[in-house]
Amino acid sequence: MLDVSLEMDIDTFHLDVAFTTQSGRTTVLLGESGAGKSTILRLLAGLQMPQRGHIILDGTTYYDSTARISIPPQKRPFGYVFQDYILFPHLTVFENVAFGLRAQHLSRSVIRRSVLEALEMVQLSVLTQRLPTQLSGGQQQRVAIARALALRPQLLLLDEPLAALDAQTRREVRQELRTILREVQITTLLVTHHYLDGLLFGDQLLAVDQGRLVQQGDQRELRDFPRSSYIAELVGVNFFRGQVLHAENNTTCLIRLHQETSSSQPNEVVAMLKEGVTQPANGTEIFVVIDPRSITLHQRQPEGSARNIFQGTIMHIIPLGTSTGSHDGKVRVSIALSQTNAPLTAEVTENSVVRMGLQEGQTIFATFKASEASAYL
Ligand SMILES: Nc1ncnc2c1ncn2[C@@H]1O[C@H](COP(=O)(O)OP(=O)(O)OP(=O)(O)O)[C@@H](O)[C@H]1O
Repeated sequence: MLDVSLEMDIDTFHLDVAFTTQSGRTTVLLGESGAGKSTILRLLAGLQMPQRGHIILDGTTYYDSTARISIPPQKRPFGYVFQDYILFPHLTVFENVAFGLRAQHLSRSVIRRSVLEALEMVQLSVLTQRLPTQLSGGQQQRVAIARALALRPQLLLLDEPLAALDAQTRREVRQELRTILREVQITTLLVTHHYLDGLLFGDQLLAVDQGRLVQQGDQRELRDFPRSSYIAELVGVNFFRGQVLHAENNTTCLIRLHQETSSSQPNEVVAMLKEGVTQPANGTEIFVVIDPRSITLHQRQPEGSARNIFQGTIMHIIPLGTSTGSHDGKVRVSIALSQTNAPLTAEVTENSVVRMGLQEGQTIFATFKASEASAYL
């Protein structure tokens, strides 16, 4: 098991995370730029020092501020792959992969075997004598992965390993890396801000936001119960935080949404509690998600029984297209709500956009049923 607790301040950035991961599994750190993902990897690798915390892998302590233990980076059996692969330009593929092994003073035959095995894994054993400049980006990244694997690390730290690759190469290397990670079963932490990579690689996902861990769980937990606007955006649902005003019945409650700006307009939503969520007390902090497909748009204030009516301004209209190229495609309409200044996205048909003559900058009303707004703690 990897058991991590890290606390650190650099300038105005405060990092405070604690988590455990299972041995032999891949855990994905998801978060937007500046959330602190790379810092967590650098602290684990020993390239930066936390102020407090501990790093324990399979019973061995590599760092413990209380016990004053700090194993230097070169003595930690951890492999590290950066997003921009950083190979030694004057060394061949073989020598790049052999570099860390040579520092361990192993015999030539052991080094040769380990290097060829690692290059075999990334399907590069035919290019051993090339220089990095004679390789494509994908091949260079494979060499970087082989270099980390050759050391037979007990922990693999992958910092956006696919980020510098073009879409096609990214798909190829992604597939290879998945196969390798499944085969080698090394405890791995992989940093990404691509949700798809998170889903494909992560047995467990950790959502990092402003130096804190905001959510931890499997794909289903993140999909069904997003707890930050970043994760909600990745999952593709509208997300609000609020406070329970009162319960309407066992399954429905009235919620006051938190406002980003002062507004005299009502900002309440009637939502249904997610299955398994018991009726919370008044004043409880609560999350609400709404599927963009369940939002209806109106040019004028709708009359009738709709409980959730929001007014806003259309910011963007984005056609999603269809595989058939017909005019029944879907369109995403992104709205800045007057009530909360938060964004709300509706997914409607291309036909309805044309019929209502929707345009960016236009005032619009959005409605959704209480049963389409799901609330959870
Ligand atoms: N050496 C440093 N000195 C001062 N601030 C730093 C230093 N290193 C990182 N930071 C700050 O720490 C925060 C987290 O940075 P980090 O690189 O860990 O984020 P990240 O989640 O990996 O982002 P990205 O996806 O853009 O790589 C940022 O606000 C960054 O500016």
